[in-house]
Amino acid sequence: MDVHVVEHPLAASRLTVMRDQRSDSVAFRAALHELTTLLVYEATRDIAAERFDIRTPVAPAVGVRLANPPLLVPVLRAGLGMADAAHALLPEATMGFVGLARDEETHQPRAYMESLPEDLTGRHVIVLDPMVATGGSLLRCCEMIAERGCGDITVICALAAPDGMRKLSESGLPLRVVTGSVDEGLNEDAYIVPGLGDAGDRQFGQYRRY
Ligand SMILES: O=P(O)(O)OC[C@H]1O[C@H](OP(=O)(O)OP(=O)(O)O)[C@H](O)[C@@H]1O
Ligand SMILES: O=c1cc[nH]c(=O)[nH]1
Ligand SMILES: [Mg+2]
Repeated sequence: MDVHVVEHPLAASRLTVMRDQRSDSVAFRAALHELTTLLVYEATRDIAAERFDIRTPVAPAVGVRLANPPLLVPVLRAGLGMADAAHALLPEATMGFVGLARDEETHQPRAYMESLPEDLTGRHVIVLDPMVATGGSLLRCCEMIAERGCGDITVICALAAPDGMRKLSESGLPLRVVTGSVDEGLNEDAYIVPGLGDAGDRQFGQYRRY
C-alpha cells in the first residue's frame, strides 16, 4: 500500500493546533479545514488530467482539466470537517456520505449511513476522515466502496496509527493513504497517542449517540 506522509511546516502547524488541548472547536475546525486543503493538494498531484484548447485574450493556448473528477466521501461525523475544503479544490467532484460510529467498548465501527452511487466502476474515490486508529472504520468504509466496483481509493487523513495502517495494508483493497502524520500507537481505549483526542467531539461536541 502506498503511504504518503505530508511533511510540510504549514501542515505541521495546523496539526499542532489540532493536537493542542487548549484549542477550542472554532480553532480546531479552522485548522482541520486548512490542513485538508494542503493534504488534498498533495494527494491530487498525479490525478488524471486532460489538455484542451482555449483562447486567452491574446492567443490560442492549451488548458488543463480533470479527466475523471473524483467522488469525495467524508466519513461522518469527523470527516464532515474536511468536506468543504476538499470540495473547494475539486469543485467538479461529486460527493457521497458514509456514517460510522465506533463502539466505545469493542472499538468496532457501526454503520448508520451509506449514501453512495450504486456503481463506482472506473471512478476515483477520495475518502475523508481525520483519524485512522485501529483502522476498522476506514476498512469498513473502503469495503463499501470496493464492493461497488471501485478500484482506485485514496484515503486522506490528518493522523494515522501504525495498527490502522497495517490493517488497511493487509486488506488488499486498492487504496493508498495520504496523511499528515503517523503517530506512535494506540492507548488502551484505542485512541491515537499522542493524537488529538476525539476528532468528532472536538469539532461538534460530545454527546451520546444511538
Ligand atoms: O480507526 P478506528 O479505530 O475505527 O477509529 C477511527 C474512527 O473514529 C472516529 O470516528 P468516531 O467513531 O469517533 O465517530 P465520530 O466521527 O462521529 O466522532 C474517526 O473519525 C474514525 O472514523
Ligand atoms: O484517537 C482517536 C481514535 C479514534 N477516533 C478519534 O477521533 N480519535
Ligand atoms: Mg468520534
